[in-house]
Amino acid sequence: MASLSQQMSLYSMTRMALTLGPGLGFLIFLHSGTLNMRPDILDLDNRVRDVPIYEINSTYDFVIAGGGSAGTVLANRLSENPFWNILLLEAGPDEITISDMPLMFPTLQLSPLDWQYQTEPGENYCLGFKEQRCNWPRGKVLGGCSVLNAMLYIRGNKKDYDRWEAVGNPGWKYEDVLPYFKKSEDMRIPDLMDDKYHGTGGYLTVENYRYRSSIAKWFLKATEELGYQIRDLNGEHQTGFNLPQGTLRDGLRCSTAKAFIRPVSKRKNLHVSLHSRVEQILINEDRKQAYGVVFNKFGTHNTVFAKREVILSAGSLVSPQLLMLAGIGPEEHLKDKGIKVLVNSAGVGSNLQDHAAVGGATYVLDKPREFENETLTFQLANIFSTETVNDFTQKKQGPIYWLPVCEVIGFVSTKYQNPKVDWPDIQFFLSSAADSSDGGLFGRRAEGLTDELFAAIYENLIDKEAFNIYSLLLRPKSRGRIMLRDKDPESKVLIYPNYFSNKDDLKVIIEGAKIGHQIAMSQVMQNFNITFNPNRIPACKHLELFSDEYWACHVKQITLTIYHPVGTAKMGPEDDPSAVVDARLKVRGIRNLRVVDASIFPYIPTGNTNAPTIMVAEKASDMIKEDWGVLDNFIDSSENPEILQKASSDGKLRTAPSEDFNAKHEPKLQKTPEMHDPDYW
Ligand SMILES: Cc1cc2nc3c(=O)[nH]c(=O)nc-3n(C[C@H](O)[C@H](O)[C@H](O)COP(=O)(O)OP(=O)(O)OC[C@H]3O[C@@H](n4cnc5c(N)ncnc54)[C@H](O)[C@@H]3O)c2cc1C
Repeated sequence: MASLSQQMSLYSMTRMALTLGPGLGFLIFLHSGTLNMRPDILDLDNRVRDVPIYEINSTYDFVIAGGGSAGTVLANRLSENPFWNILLLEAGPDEITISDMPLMFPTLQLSPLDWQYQTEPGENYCLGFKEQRCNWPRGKVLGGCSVLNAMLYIRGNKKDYDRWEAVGNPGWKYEDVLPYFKKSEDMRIPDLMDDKYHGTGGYLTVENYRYRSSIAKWFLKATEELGYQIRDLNGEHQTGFNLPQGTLRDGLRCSTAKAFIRPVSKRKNLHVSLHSRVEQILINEDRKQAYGVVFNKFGTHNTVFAKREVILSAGSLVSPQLLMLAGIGPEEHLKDKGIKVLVNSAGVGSNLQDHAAVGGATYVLDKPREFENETLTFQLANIFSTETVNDFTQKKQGPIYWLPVCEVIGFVSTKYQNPKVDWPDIQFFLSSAADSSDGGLFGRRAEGLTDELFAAIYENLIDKEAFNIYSLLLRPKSRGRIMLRDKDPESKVLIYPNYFSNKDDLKVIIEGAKIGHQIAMSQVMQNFNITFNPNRIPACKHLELFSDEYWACHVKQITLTIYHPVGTAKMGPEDDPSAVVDARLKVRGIRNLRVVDASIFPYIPTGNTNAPTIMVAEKASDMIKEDWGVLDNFIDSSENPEILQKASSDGKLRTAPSEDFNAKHEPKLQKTPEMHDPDYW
């Protein structure tokens, strides 16, 4: 006879299988409706053209590996110079229509647009997940994680960047990076358009989410009841709460592919090659100089040369992997994998930091009559409807523009952080959904929660209104590491996040969970007769509910990544042996090679990481122009045929137009080389 928990789990799986049919049906209906009725989403005139192999030149000025949040910005900014030609190599395809829709954000995980990484098991995290591994989604698509992310636009704290500079990175203090945040930005929230902390007219549009539940206003009232202020969290002060700002355009996702590549997709000096996975960085071992890459497109291995630089923008997991495969990394580890060491760079792959959160802090509503007709929480069965599809496709409104997972966002200081300093140590997502809200179809699957645990704590809440409070640790002291599995570039790296290996991290996040609980149980929220999920996590059942020990057990069981791995090729001064790149993002020990993406962060910022990554790429673009002596405001060559004409007689912009210009700006290694002879380079 099966135990009760086994029976529950079997029931839960059967129910999920039965719900999947209507769920998939809805997605197909939504997709086909969008194809027919929303040409603005298809945007066929501006989509990037995937350059076929036979049109790819053998040499470019810059070859960028990875077209994610950072790579797309670089491709845009570097190709502003009509005298340079740029190749952007992206392993994934272009964006799809579904990815434009905020509500669909969880459905992209474990899809073909996701690399589908998993962490190695550990003692302190993800214990309630399948094989005790946390799922780590990463975008495999033009725009990278900016296509999979929750679109939250948060820059971090002033002190984060002041600290970056203080540890030996000149030019990275807040005052220096603020102009680059503003440069990208096209702030469209009316009250903030003239604000000194915001920019308008940039490529990246920022808006509030177009649809929200009415619970958002109650959440805000609850935080005010606790004494927090409602304010712009990207402005003068960070502590407080607000409705989230999102990288959104007309209510839809504004990925970096949409923002930075589509407007310049016609530039002749920018080639974008999709489905192109970089496998190897080519390095002249004597000169210690990068000169190209090998990439795989549809099974063919292609070599392409970089006259000036190879730039790695493949994200925090693959940029360090490519470095290690090229012999740049910790000596012992490389030798162990049979890789010849070119530069013993101890920091490659280490210093891994991420934002971990308390998952599964679920509260159930017992809605009084007066709220009967209000949508307070997300419930898949109510939302996945014909009306929703029609609203979206015909009226450009409705729940498809919704991000239930973060109705309200906020930053607070626990007792471990001096609140006067305004450098919060906990972030909150106040969500109008719980894992039960979608019947386990998307959230549970994306997280990797075991069927047994899901059945035990959620199955009897499926038809109930419930919400989650996510408290996440902003500045972890724990450090993780990524390592090579083997020498094969197609192998995924091994990820050791080491969440909570430093006990202080656990203490802070426990305080965060307690503050989250206070918000949920505030007087204001009692309008809805809120109770904490009455079902207990089996592994924590023996502990006194809401004690420190309980929360510690809870967060170790349901540990959520907030998807912000950074720091695995950190920027730092010469006397720091763990610094992989210098403050100009040049790889130490190898010429003509930079890393420009979230790997270079020395410390994780106090907030989400997309905007900081875009800022890094904006700043890097200027540094690259400066280093090659061409920091000008170039005119977009696609709109200026005269410049194109002047720049190159064959229209390909391979060479600079005048001898003067050549003499001043061309790299040392230009002639007509036997390019396949590595000695030349
Ligand atoms: C599910 C999810 C939700 C998130 N939510 C938010 C949020 O709401 N707000 C926020 O600020 N941040 C969020 N983030 C984090 C943020 O999006 C990332 O920190 C940021 O996008 C990282 O940018 P990147 O350029 O370093 O890497 P990526 O954007 O990952 O770009 C790397 C690119 O390189 C490509 N690539 C990898 N290997 C190769 C190779 N060998 N050859 C060629 N190309 C390769 C990848 O396909 C990818 O396109 C989220 C992330 C995820 C995954």
